[in-house]
Amino acid sequence: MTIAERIKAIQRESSSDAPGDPERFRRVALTKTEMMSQPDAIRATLDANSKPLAKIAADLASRRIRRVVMIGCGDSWISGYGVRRAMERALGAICEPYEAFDFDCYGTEMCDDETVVIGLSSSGKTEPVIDGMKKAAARGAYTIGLSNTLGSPLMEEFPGALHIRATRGGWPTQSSTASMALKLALAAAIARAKGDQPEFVKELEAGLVALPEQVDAVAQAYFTPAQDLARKLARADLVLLCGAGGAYAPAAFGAAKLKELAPVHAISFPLEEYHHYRTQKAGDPLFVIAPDAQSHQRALETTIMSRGCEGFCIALVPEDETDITEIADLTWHLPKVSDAFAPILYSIPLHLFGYHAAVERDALGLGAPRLGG
Ligand SMILES: N[C@@H]1[C@@H](O)[C@H](O)[C@@H](COP(=O)(O)O)O[C@@H]1O
Repeated sequence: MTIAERIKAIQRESSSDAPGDPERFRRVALTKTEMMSQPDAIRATLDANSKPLAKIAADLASRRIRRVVMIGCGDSWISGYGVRRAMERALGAICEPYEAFDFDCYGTEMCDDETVVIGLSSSGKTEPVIDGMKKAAARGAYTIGLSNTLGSPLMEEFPGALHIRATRGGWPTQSSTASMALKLALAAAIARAKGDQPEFVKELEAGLVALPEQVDAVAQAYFTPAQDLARKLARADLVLLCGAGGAYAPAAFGAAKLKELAPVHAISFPLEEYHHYRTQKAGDPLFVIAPDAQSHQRALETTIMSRGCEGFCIALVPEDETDITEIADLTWHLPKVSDAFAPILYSIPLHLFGYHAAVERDALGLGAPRLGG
């Protein structure tokens, strides 16, 4: 295909950013169904994987693990940030989320038989994920594929295969949260087989049992608040989102949903980075995701800065938080959960906001923002 032909093909894509585009709204509607049934997808995924998890845990029980790499593209990459710390705590190994193309091009040389590579792709056929996994396997790494799609290369070509019982007819919601839950279950299964971190393993296992109900409660509680906020911010062309550690994952998922569904510009970044540029301009909405004690003070300072530059700050914090609550323009309080589960739970209201932003912009006849009006 020539470059001119490729540009024409892009412009003919079935889903477009044009106001009211029916194909985009078909996917918006599917996203709504999928985002509201995340508890079922998480439950089904965990229920269906006890055997394959046991097989992988047995394969790895007596193998030294020095490094775990979690690769993927888009949400499938971002999900790694949400579970990194729990994986490190469970396995006592360095764990890094690695964008799959970067890993394939630059990251495989350091792989060896003490490396575990976890590749995630909903479709199961995203090429950089498959290619990176193959290169890592050739260097002796143990490779595990996670996918929604049975029979896909990711499920067939590697020693570990875990089937995510989630759909992705719309844009990714349940495929990401179910896969994060599955990665936590994987960390627990491997640590249990090795006899490592018994207390933390128990915490993860109990947390996974409680998770679907907690996700459901948050989805029900925030459906209308997310709609109200989306109505208020329907004309915003740019949304900023930040969070530290695992909370970077909800920030990045939130940005992805706004870009995919709404469709507006959205930028996510680690919390601290807000302070290293003149990030927020007057009127810019900023989501600050601050579920834990470690990032609380910096999140508070970020909220104060947002006030100072006349931005509009929406804070996502635990239910008993008061300092940020007092200063933020709007606060969403979420149930208290351990650090391992907060990245999943805090993603839910941001999925909802992305969905409602699409609907509310459409009600105003708006599609993507266009330079010059
Ligand atoms: N627009 C989609 C993203 O929403 C998705 O997260 C990514 C990864 O897809 P997969 O998980 O199938 O590899 O691919 C596309 O770019």
